[in-house]
Amino acid sequence: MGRIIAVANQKGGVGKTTTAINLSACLAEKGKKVLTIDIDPQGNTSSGLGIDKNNLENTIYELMIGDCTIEDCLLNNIIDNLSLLPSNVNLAGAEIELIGIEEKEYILKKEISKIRDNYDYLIIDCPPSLNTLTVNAMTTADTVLVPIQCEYYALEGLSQLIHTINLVKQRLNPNLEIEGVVFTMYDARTNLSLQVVENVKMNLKQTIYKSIIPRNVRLAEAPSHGLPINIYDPKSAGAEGYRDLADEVIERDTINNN
Ligand SMILES: Nc1ncnc2c1ncn2[C@@H]1O[C@H](COP(=O)(O)OP(=O)(O)OP(=O)(O)O)[C@@H](O)[C@H]1O
Ligand SMILES: [Mg+2]
Repeated sequence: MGRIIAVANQKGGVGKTTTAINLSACLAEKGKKVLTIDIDPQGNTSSGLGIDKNNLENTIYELMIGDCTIEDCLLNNIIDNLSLLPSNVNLAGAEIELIGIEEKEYILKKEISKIRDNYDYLIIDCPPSLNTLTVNAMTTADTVLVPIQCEYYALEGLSQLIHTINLVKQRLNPNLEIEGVVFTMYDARTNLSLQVVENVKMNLKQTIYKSIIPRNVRLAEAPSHGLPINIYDPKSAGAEGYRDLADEVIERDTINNN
Protein backbone atom coordinates (compact mmCIF):
# COMPACT_ATOMS: atom_id res chain seq x y z
CA MET A 1 0.00 0.00 0.00
CA GLY A 2 1.45 3.35 -1.04
CA ARG A 3 2.60 5.74 1.60
CA ILE A 4 0.90 9.13 1.66
CA ILE A 5 2.90 12.19 2.68
CA ALA A 6 1.27 15.64 2.93
CA VAL A 7 3.68 18.53 2.50
CA ALA A 8 2.22 21.24 4.70
CA ASN A 9 2.99 24.52 6.40
CA GLN A 10 0.43 27.33 6.47
CA LYS A 11 3.26 29.82 6.10
CA GLY A 12 3.49 30.93 2.47
CA GLY A 13 6.54 30.55 0.28
CA VAL A 14 8.53 28.17 2.46
CA GLY A 15 9.18 25.60 -0.27
CA LYS A 16 6.17 23.27 -0.02
CA THR A 17 5.59 23.09 -3.75
CA THR A 18 9.30 22.90 -4.59
CA THR A 19 9.57 20.02 -2.13
CA ALA A 20 6.43 18.24 -3.37
CA ILE A 21 7.55 18.41 -7.01
CA ASN A 22 11.18 17.49 -6.50
CA LEU A 23 10.77 14.87 -3.79
CA SER A 24 8.16 13.22 -6.05
CA ALA A 25 10.45 13.39 -9.08
CA CYS A 26 13.48 12.08 -7.20
CA LEU A 27 11.47 9.18 -5.76
CA ALA A 28 10.27 8.44 -9.30
CA GLU A 29 13.85 8.61 -10.60
CA LYS A 30 14.76 5.94 -8.05
CA GLY A 31 12.15 3.65 -9.57
CA LYS A 32 9.32 4.28 -7.12
CA LYS A 33 5.81 4.66 -8.50
CA VAL A 34 4.68 8.13 -7.45
CA LEU A 35 1.44 10.08 -7.53
CA THR A 36 1.75 13.79 -6.87
CA ILE A 37 -1.47 15.36 -5.65
CA ASP A 38 -1.94 19.10 -6.06
CA ILE A 39 -4.55 20.31 -3.60
CA ASP A 40 -3.59 23.97 -3.81
CA PRO A 41 -5.79 26.26 -5.96
CA GLN A 42 -2.59 28.05 -7.02
CA GLY A 43 -1.85 24.92 -9.04
CA ASN A 44 1.90 25.54 -8.82
CA THR A 45 2.74 21.86 -8.63
CA SER A 46 0.72 21.23 -11.78
CA SER A 47 2.35 24.02 -13.79
CA GLY A 48 5.76 23.22 -12.28
CA LEU A 49 5.40 19.74 -13.74
CA GLY A 50 4.68 21.19 -17.16
CA ILE A 51 0.89 20.94 -17.15
CA ASP A 52 -1.20 23.62 -18.84
CA LYS A 53 -3.44 23.76 -15.79
CA ASN A 54 -6.04 26.17 -17.15
CA ASN A 55 -6.94 23.95 -20.08
CA LEU A 56 -7.84 20.81 -18.19
CA GLU A 57 -11.32 19.39 -18.40
CA ASN A 58 -11.06 17.62 -15.07
CA THR A 59 -9.01 18.48 -12.02
CA ILE A 60 -9.07 17.71 -8.32
CA TYR A 61 -11.83 20.33 -8.04
CA GLU A 62 -14.25 18.38 -10.26
CA LEU A 63 -13.24 15.26 -8.35
CA MET A 64 -13.98 16.79 -4.96
CA ILE A 65 -17.36 18.19 -5.88
CA GLY A 66 -18.34 14.87 -7.47
CA ASP A 67 -18.32 15.95 -11.13
CA CYS A 68 -15.78 13.40 -12.33
CA THR A 69 -14.14 10.14 -11.34
CA ILE A 70 -10.55 9.84 -10.20
CA GLU A 71 -9.64 8.12 -13.48
CA ASP A 72 -11.06 11.14 -15.33
CA CYS A 73 -8.66 13.58 -13.73
CA LEU A 74 -5.52 11.47 -13.29
CA LEU A 75 -2.66 12.44 -15.59
CA ASN A 76 -0.73 9.21 -15.89
CA ASN A 77 3.06 9.04 -16.26
CA ILE A 78 3.64 12.67 -17.20
CA ILE A 79 7.23 11.75 -16.31
CA ASP A 80 8.51 8.17 -15.99
CA ASN A 81 6.92 6.68 -12.85
CA LEU A 82 5.23 9.97 -11.94
CA SER A 83 1.52 10.67 -12.26
CA LEU A 84 -0.34 13.81 -11.22
CA LEU A 85 -3.72 14.78 -9.83
CA PRO A 86 -3.77 18.36 -11.07
CA SER A 87 -5.38 21.50 -9.71
CA ASN A 88 -6.13 25.03 -10.80
CA VAL A 89 -7.85 28.14 -9.53
CA ASN A 90 -11.30 26.52 -9.73
CA LEU A 91 -10.41 24.74 -6.53
CA ALA A 92 -10.55 28.07 -4.70
CA GLY A 93 -14.35 27.76 -4.81
CA ALA A 94 -14.40 24.31 -3.27
CA GLU A 95 -14.18 25.55 0.30
CA ILE A 96 -17.61 27.22 -0.04
CA GLU A 97 -19.15 24.52 -2.21
CA LEU A 98 -18.29 21.86 0.32
CA ILE A 99 -20.07 23.62 3.17
CA GLY A 100 -22.78 21.34 4.50
CA ILE A 101 -21.55 18.33 2.55
CA GLU A 102 -21.48 15.29 4.76
CA GLU A 103 -18.03 14.06 5.77
CA LYS A 104 -16.37 16.78 3.71
CA GLU A 105 -13.06 16.16 5.51
CA TYR A 106 -12.93 12.65 4.01
CA ILE A 107 -13.64 13.40 0.35
CA LEU A 108 -10.04 13.14 -0.81
CA LYS A 109 -9.33 10.09 1.34
CA LYS A 110 -12.26 8.18 -0.15
CA GLU A 111 -11.10 8.91 -3.69
CA ILE A 112 -7.42 8.22 -3.05
CA SER A 113 -8.17 4.89 -1.36
CA LYS A 114 -9.40 3.62 -4.76
CA ILE A 115 -5.97 4.02 -6.37
CA ARG A 116 -3.53 4.03 -3.48
CA ASP A 117 -2.32 0.50 -4.19
CA ASN A 118 -1.07 1.54 -7.62
CA TYR A 119 1.72 3.66 -6.12
CA ASP A 120 4.64 3.46 -3.71
CA TYR A 121 4.39 7.10 -2.67
CA LEU A 122 1.63 9.67 -2.86
CA ILE A 123 2.86 13.21 -2.18
CA ILE A 124 0.29 15.94 -1.50
CA ASP A 125 1.14 19.62 -1.96
CA CYS A 126 -1.00 21.69 0.45
CA PRO A 127 -2.07 25.32 0.16
CA PRO A 128 -0.61 27.91 2.57
CA SER A 129 -3.54 27.77 5.00
CA LEU A 130 -5.19 25.42 7.44
CA ASN A 131 -8.50 25.17 5.57
CA THR A 132 -10.76 22.31 4.45
CA LEU A 133 -8.36 21.43 1.64
CA THR A 134 -5.40 21.06 4.00
CA VAL A 135 -7.56 19.11 6.44
CA ASN A 136 -8.58 16.79 3.57
CA ALA A 137 -4.88 16.26 2.82
CA MET A 138 -4.10 15.51 6.46
CA THR A 139 -7.05 13.16 6.76
CA THR A 140 -5.77 11.27 3.72
CA ALA A 141 -2.10 11.22 4.71
CA ASP A 142 -0.02 8.87 6.82
CA THR A 143 2.44 11.62 7.66
CA VAL A 144 2.98 15.36 7.34
CA LEU A 145 6.30 16.65 6.06
CA VAL A 146 6.92 20.23 7.15
CA PRO A 147 9.29 22.36 5.08
CA ILE A 148 10.90 25.13 7.11
CA GLN A 149 12.55 28.01 5.37
CA CYS A 150 15.85 29.03 6.87
CA GLU A 151 14.83 32.57 7.78
CA TYR A 152 14.29 34.55 10.93
CA TYR A 153 10.56 33.88 11.34
CA ALA A 154 10.89 30.15 10.68
CA LEU A 155 9.32 29.05 13.94
CA GLU A 156 6.39 31.43 13.76
CA GLY A 157 3.14 29.58 13.19
CA LEU A 158 4.75 26.21 13.72
CA SER A 159 2.97 25.56 17.01
CA GLN A 160 -0.35 26.29 15.29
CA LEU A 161 0.51 23.81 12.55
CA ILE A 162 1.42 21.14 15.09
CA HIS A 163 -1.82 21.88 16.99
CA THR A 164 -3.83 21.39 13.77
CA ILE A 165 -2.03 18.14 13.01
CA ASN A 166 -2.88 16.92 16.53
CA LEU A 167 -6.53 17.93 16.15
CA VAL A 168 -6.79 16.03 12.87
CA LYS A 169 -5.15 13.06 14.56
CA GLN A 170 -7.63 13.14 17.45
CA ARG A 171 -10.76 13.66 15.41
CA LEU A 172 -10.28 12.50 11.84
CA ASN A 173 -7.17 10.40 11.29
CA PRO A 174 -5.79 8.60 14.35
CA ASN A 175 -2.87 7.23 12.32
CA LEU A 176 -1.49 10.60 11.32
CA GLU A 177 2.12 11.27 12.32
CA ILE A 178 4.56 14.06 11.70
CA GLU A 179 6.99 12.75 9.13
CA GLY A 180 9.50 15.37 10.05
CA VAL A 181 10.91 18.74 9.25
CA VAL A 182 13.01 19.56 6.23
CA PHE A 183 15.02 22.76 6.03
CA THR A 184 14.75 24.61 2.73
CA MET A 185 16.60 27.51 1.12
CA TYR A 186 19.63 26.98 3.32
CA ASP A 187 22.34 29.49 2.58
CA ALA A 188 25.71 28.28 3.78
CA ARG A 189 27.15 31.79 3.39
CA THR A 190 24.98 33.27 6.12
CA ASN A 191 25.08 32.71 9.85
CA LEU A 192 21.33 33.16 9.91
CA SER A 193 20.61 29.87 8.12
CA LEU A 194 22.78 28.02 10.59
CA GLN A 195 21.16 29.77 13.54
CA VAL A 196 17.68 28.90 12.29
CA VAL A 197 18.63 25.24 11.97
CA GLU A 198 20.10 25.21 15.50
CA ASN A 199 17.12 27.08 16.92
CA VAL A 200 14.56 24.74 15.36
CA LYS A 201 16.55 21.71 16.51
CA MET A 202 16.48 23.04 20.07
CA ASN A 203 12.80 23.93 20.07
CA LEU A 204 11.25 21.09 18.15
CA LYS A 205 10.92 17.54 19.30
CA GLN A 206 10.01 16.37 15.81
CA THR A 207 12.26 14.39 13.57
CA ILE A 208 14.51 16.56 11.48
CA TYR A 209 15.76 15.35 8.13
CA LYS A 210 19.52 15.25 7.76
CA SER A 211 19.17 16.32 4.13
CA ILE A 212 19.06 20.09 3.96
CA ILE A 213 17.86 21.78 0.78
CA PRO A 214 20.23 24.58 -0.24
CA ARG A 215 19.14 27.87 -1.68
CA ASN A 216 19.78 27.20 -5.35
CA VAL A 217 18.70 29.37 -8.24
CA ARG A 218 18.21 26.32 -10.48
CA LEU A 219 15.39 25.20 -8.16
CA ALA A 220 13.68 28.54 -8.69
CA GLU A 221 14.15 28.39 -12.47
CA ALA A 222 12.99 24.82 -13.05
CA PRO A 223 9.20 25.42 -12.73
CA SER A 224 9.22 27.97 -15.55
CA HIS A 225 10.49 25.15 -17.77
CA GLY A 226 7.85 22.79 -16.41
CA LEU A 227 10.51 20.40 -15.19
CA PRO A 228 11.60 18.95 -11.86
CA ILE A 229 15.15 19.75 -10.83
CA ASN A 230 16.56 16.26 -11.47
CA ILE A 231 15.66 16.66 -15.15
CA TYR A 232 16.18 20.43 -15.52
CA ASP A 233 19.65 20.38 -13.99
CA PRO A 234 20.53 16.91 -12.74
CA LYS A 235 23.91 17.95 -11.37
CA SER A 236 22.77 21.05 -9.49
CA ALA A 237 23.04 21.39 -5.72
CA GLY A 238 19.23 21.49 -5.59
CA ALA A 239 18.95 18.14 -7.39
CA GLU A 240 21.49 16.63 -4.99
CA GLY A 241 19.51 17.97 -2.02
CA TYR A 242 16.23 16.47 -3.15
CA ARG A 243 17.86 13.16 -4.13
CA ASP A 244 19.28 12.94 -0.62
CA LEU A 245 15.86 13.69 0.82
CA ALA A 246 14.27 10.97 -1.34
CA ASP A 247 16.91 8.50 -0.13
CA GLU A 248 16.19 9.44 3.46
CA VAL A 249 12.43 9.05 3.00
CA ILE A 250 12.94 5.58 1.52
CA GLU A 251 15.46 4.64 4.19
CA ARG A 252 13.12 5.62 7.02
CA ASP A 253 10.34 3.62 5.46
CA THR A 254 12.54 0.57 5.38
CA ILE A 255 13.44 1.04 9.04
CA ASN A 256 9.81 1.60 10.07
CA ASN A 257 8.61 -1.47 8.17
CA ASN A 258 11.07 -3.81 9.83
N1 LIG B 1 15.80 25.81 -2.28
C1 LIG B 1 15.39 26.86 -3.00
N2 LIG B 1 16.30 27.68 -3.60
C2 LIG B 1 15.90 28.76 -4.30
N3 LIG B 1 14.61 29.11 -4.49
C3 LIG B 1 13.68 28.33 -3.92
C4 LIG B 1 14.00 27.17 -3.17
N4 LIG B 1 12.85 26.60 -2.72
C5 LIG B 1 11.86 27.37 -3.20
N5 LIG B 1 12.34 28.42 -3.91
C6 LIG B 1 11.56 29.48 -4.54
O1 LIG B 1 10.88 30.17 -3.51
C7 LIG B 1 9.55 30.48 -3.90
C8 LIG B 1 8.57 29.79 -2.94
O2 LIG B 1 8.73 28.38 -3.04
P1 LIG B 1 7.47 27.41 -3.15
O3 LIG B 1 6.53 27.87 -4.19
O4 LIG B 1 7.99 26.04 -3.25
O5 LIG B 1 6.84 27.65 -1.71
P2 LIG B 1 5.39 27.24 -1.18
O6 LIG B 1 5.54 27.01 0.27
O7 LIG B 1 4.82 26.17 -2.00
O8 LIG B 1 4.58 28.59 -1.47
P3 LIG B 1 2.98 28.77 -1.27
O9 LIG B 1 2.81 28.91 0.20
O10 LIG B 1 2.65 30.01 -2.03
O11 LIG B 1 2.33 27.56 -1.81
C9 LIG B 1 9.41 30.00 -5.32
O12 LIG B 1 9.66 31.06 -6.18
C10 LIG B 1 10.50 28.93 -5.45
O13 LIG B 1 10.95 28.79 -6.78
MG1 LIG C 1 2.98 26.09 -2.98
